[in-house]
Amino acid sequence: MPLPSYALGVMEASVYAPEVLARGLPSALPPAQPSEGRAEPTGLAAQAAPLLSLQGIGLSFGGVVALADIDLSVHPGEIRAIIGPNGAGKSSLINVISGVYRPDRGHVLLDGVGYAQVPTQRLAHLGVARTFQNLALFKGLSVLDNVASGLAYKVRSNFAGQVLGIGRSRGEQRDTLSRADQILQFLDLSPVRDRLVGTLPYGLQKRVELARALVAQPRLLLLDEPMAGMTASEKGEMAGFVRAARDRFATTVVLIEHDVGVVMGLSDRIAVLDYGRKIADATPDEVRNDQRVIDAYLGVASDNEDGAGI
Ligand SMILES: Nc1ncnc2c1ncn2[C@@H]1O[C@H](COP(=O)(O)OP(=O)(O)OP(=O)(O)O)[C@@H](O)[C@H]1O
Repeated sequence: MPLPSYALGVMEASVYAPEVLARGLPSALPPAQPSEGRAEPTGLAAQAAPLLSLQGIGLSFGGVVALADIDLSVHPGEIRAIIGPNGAGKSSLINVISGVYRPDRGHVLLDGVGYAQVPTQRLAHLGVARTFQNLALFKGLSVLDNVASGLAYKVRSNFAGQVLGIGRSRGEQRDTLSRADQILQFLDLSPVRDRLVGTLPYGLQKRVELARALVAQPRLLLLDEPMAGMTASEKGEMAGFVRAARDRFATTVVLIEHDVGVVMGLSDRIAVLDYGRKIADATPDEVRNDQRVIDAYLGVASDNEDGAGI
């Protein structure tokens, strides 16, 4: 199947750090890390200015306060989880960070530059990519086309050039396919490259969504429940891929996830929400022993998919 017109093009070079451009995409999948061997952020990363800053974020729906006075700083290369019981405000927060919701109060800053509600295209140019809680893939298209569509917002060629396949567009098309193929290899998806996404098992579809978000080598990757609905071994694999992506591309990752056990093994730091407020923001070990967190989760351990609790 030819690549659809929306998927043609190349990425805007300005989005990428020079070292990533120089390094290019990997040619082979690095070994997935065990989910427990957490890599602490380096002293340098921990001291660097945050890539993402939330300052005093507030958001209400009618009379319902979804988020209240949330501050958050996520440093370059960090894997940051946001957890909390049902209705705590996790989805609202990721929607604020990804520009879907405009907060009633407060500021969102990426590299010190503020933004509020932004269209997806602008978000991509800022270097932010996300996955969705409920898969948002083109089920009737191949894995390759779905992943290539992750570059759709980076196109340089105009529509006519894409349709006619002329001039720079052809080069762009080759470049798009090449980048998509490399990310497929990185995530061990090459064997299903030409399969229609709708025919794949759910766990693999989640991985295709990760590939589509990663193909643009975002500075900030937002993952909305990346392991939801997966088996325990699929979750472990996914955690390994997320960490490998961070290690290879220096991508900063913010994820929300219900499986607290997986989150503890994967994250450098964890922010805990409860009733729209941040009640903890610390390392996994500190969070595990935080009385407020334990209290917030008491009686809701069964909400975690593996029932693991904290
Ligand atoms: N679009 C909306 N309209 C009205 N209320 C909303 C909307 N979205 C979220 N809320 C409310 O805001 C609060 C926070 O919801 P949110 O979905 O952000 O929590 P969550 O932690 O992601 O929950 P879950 O784990 O169940 O997905 C809840 O009380 C919810 O009912």
